[in-house]
Amino acid sequence: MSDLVIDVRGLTKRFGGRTVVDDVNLQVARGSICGFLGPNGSGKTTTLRMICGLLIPDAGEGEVLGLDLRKRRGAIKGRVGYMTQKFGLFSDLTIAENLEFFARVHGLDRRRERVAEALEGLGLATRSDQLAGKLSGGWKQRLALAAAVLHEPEILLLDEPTAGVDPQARREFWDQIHELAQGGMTVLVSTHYMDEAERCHEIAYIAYGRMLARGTIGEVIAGSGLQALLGEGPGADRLATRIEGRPGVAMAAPFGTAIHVCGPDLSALRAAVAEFDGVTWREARPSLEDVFIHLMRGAEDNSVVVA
Ligand SMILES: Nc1ncnc2c1ncn2[C@@H]1O[C@H](COP(=O)(O)OP(=O)(O)OP(=O)(O)O)[C@@H](O)[C@H]1O
Repeated sequence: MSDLVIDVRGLTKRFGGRTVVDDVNLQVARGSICGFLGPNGSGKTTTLRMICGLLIPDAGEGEVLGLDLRKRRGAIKGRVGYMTQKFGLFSDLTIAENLEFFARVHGLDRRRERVAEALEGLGLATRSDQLAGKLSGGWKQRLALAAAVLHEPEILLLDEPTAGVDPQARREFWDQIHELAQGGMTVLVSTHYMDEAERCHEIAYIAYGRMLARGTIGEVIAGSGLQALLGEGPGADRLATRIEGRPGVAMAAPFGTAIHVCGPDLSALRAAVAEFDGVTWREARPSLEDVFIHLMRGAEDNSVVVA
């Protein structure tokens, strides 16, 4: 088998007259953590559901763990873990009881050992008797992660797993994801958080159903062709509305007391800000957020229904 555990080409899904995933290609190598980013409604969940065999693509083909995406959906499901956005836990069962329940529902062997391993591996052992309903958001996510990996999947699909979770808990959750990946698990994780994108080995950016960028953070930023200037000085953060829309400026946004101005050509950017000489301007690296907003603005809206 090739080292690509996810290799899908031309994936397309339509709901009604609308194409919500449009000709998406995605390749992910074993043990890699791939961040899946894009605005709300851009097709991330739908893509994840096609990859794990829950939805049948209207077009496209591919292999997941070397298995044909269309013909071997049952086999794929058994080897993939999927943590949905609204995972269901039983609030009146303890952590351990929840995991035992999942193990039974999935007909797993070695149930007691698997639950003990999951509790230990994900740092839940000391809390195993706590009721799931009493856990904080971060611990609930960790329990959901434990449930998703109980059957020792080779691929883990996580759909916005840390939405609404505080930074410390998010960091710990990501440490766990890295540990799983170091153990050979391949992770595809959707997120809206830029700091989480930066913890991925590589990222994929989708907007309006189309894959717009793919690669490491450095590759995606370089591939955008964006240049940036950072302006610092009195009132710099109040200049955005005056600078945005000038020739050569794709966007201008305040960052704390500074301003970030981006566009495809550095000399045009310098010309656009030249009159504001009370501000010190220096070349900066565009942020991932700059790049995503730029890509999204350049993409075509697919919310129009084609009859
Ligand atoms: N079963 C369905 N029937 C009809 N439309 C659907 C269905 N599932 C998803 N959609 C629509 O498809 C589009 C893509 O949805 P999807 O959930 O894949 O996006 P997403 O990128 O995961 O969004 P978010 O970041 O908000 O979770 C949305 O407009 C959604 O309303």
